[in-house]
Amino acid sequence: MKGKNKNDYKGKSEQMSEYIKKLRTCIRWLIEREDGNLMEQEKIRSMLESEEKRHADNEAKLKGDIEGLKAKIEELQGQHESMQELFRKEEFDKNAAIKSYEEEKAVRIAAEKTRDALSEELVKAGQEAKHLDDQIKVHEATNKRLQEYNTSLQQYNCTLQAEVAKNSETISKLNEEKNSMMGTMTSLRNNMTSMKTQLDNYRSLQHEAGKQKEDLKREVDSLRSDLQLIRDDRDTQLAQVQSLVVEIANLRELTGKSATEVEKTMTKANALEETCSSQRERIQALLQELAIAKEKLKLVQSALDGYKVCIFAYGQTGSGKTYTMMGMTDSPQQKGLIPRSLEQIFQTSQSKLSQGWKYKMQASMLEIYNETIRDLLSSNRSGGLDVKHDTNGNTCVPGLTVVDVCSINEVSYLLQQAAQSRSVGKTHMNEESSRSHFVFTLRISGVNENTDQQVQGILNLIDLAGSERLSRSGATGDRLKETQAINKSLSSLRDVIFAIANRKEHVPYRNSKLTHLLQSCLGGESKTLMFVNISPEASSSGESFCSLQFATGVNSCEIGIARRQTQMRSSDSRLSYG
Ligand SMILES: Nc1ncnc2c1ncn2[C@@H]1O[C@H](COP(=O)(O)OP(=O)(O)OP(=O)(O)O)[C@@H](O)[C@H]1O
Repeated sequence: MKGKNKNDYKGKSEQMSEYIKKLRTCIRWLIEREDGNLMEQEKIRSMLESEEKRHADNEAKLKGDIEGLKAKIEELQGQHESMQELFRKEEFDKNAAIKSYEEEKAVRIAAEKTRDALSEELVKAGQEAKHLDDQIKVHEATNKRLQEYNTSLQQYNCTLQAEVAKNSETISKLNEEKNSMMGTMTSLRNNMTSMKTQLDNYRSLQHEAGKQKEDLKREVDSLRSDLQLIRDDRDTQLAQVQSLVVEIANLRELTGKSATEVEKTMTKANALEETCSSQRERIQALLQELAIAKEKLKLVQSALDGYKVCIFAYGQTGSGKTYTMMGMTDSPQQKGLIPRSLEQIFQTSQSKLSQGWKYKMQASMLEIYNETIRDLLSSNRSGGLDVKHDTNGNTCVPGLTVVDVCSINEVSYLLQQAAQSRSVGKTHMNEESSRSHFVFTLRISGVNENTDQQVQGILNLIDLAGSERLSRSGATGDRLKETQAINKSLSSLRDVIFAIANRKEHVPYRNSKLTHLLQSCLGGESKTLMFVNISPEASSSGESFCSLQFATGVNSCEIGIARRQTQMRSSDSRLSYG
């Protein structure tokens, strides 16, 4: 307790009274509180008693309930066991049911899938059906419109047909007029083209003919001047002879002259006479040469007129047969007979266009080597070819390459090709000796558009292999075999020509491939010309003599009268080849 100071009792007493008052209040509250608690305790005790009583009642009741429950549990246990038995059964049934359910489920799932697919298809089919329905509707609409359009078109068509009927008459009239005008135009065009071609041909021919004429003129002039010189010479000599004859007569009259002088003069006169006669012979020979030169010009040309023409060069090896027939390919001045003949044939065929003649030419080239016919225009030259003759006397070599030719350039190219393929070899007599007979054939088919006349000519130009004596040729091995084959075929040619000349019943054409091939050209209906080449060397005089003997025999031969292969063109026939 606190006071204002240590001796403040009064304050301390007041504080103490205050505390006592408060304690008394607390004690009263505590007494009151204890009374309440006692009452509460009493109340709880009575409640407890009543509760105990209720509890005992409940316990008794529960005991009864427990007994009842025990009985019930037993009953339930019995039920439980039977239920368990039932449950097991049910479990078994359930498992079986589950299994069948699983199976059914799988089936159902599959069925559902099928159903789903079918449903999808159904949906699609439905959509398609719908689409088709739409299309059908569209088509129906289109069809309807088309039907309407068709009806209108039919109407329009009727109108048009009526108009067409009207117009067709007009058109046919116009067509007729047009056709006649086209015909006129075509013929005018053709005329113009052919006239232009003719003009060009005429120009070139005129130019060529001018040149040829100049050449021939020069040749004829030189021959004439030679002739004149020889004639003048002859006249002078004759005058001399005559004056000598007069002189001799005078001398004979004058006996004062000696006999020796007369003899001298006579010898002089005889020599002059001999010179005269040899010059006469020379004149004759020159005249013959001129005639032959003119004849040669015609011969080749005959093929265009439908004759079978055969020209060949015969002579010992190295004497110039190939040079005569082919010439030097690299020198235009030294062209051979074959290129020159063909140039002339093409030129003449062009010039005959104006007379209505149209020609078709086909060339073939072959060689006969060791009695085997080889195609010189084919790359495949293995195996020999055969000769065939038909009933009309036409010759053909099946399988031989035949080329249509229209110009000299085309033929020159083929000749070069053939020359490269030809069999050549080196002999003692010639560096590049032809070891085969070369046969160039030109088939000429002509038709005259104006007269319908048709001609078929053949020109055979042949470079024979060289004749030679085995002893001179120095041939051995393959060369020897070649030489024997060449000599055999040349002797067959001689036999055939002499058999024809002597009108023998049998002509041995089949003794060699050469004569068999040339059968129709060596026979009576063809024109045949032979060149004989001889070597100027004195050492070759023996061969030259044989060649000239053969030439003399051939020259005296008359194999027959040449016949022209001509006929009228039938309306539907085409050209045939000889
Ligand atoms: N008149 C000529 N002028 C110039 N050269 C010529 C003449 N004649 C022939 N020759 C030449 O002589 C050679 C032999 O001629 P070519 O080959 O024509 O004889 P060939 O008779 O055909 O011989 P083979 O029968 O052996 O084939 C060649 O080189 C040829 O150019």
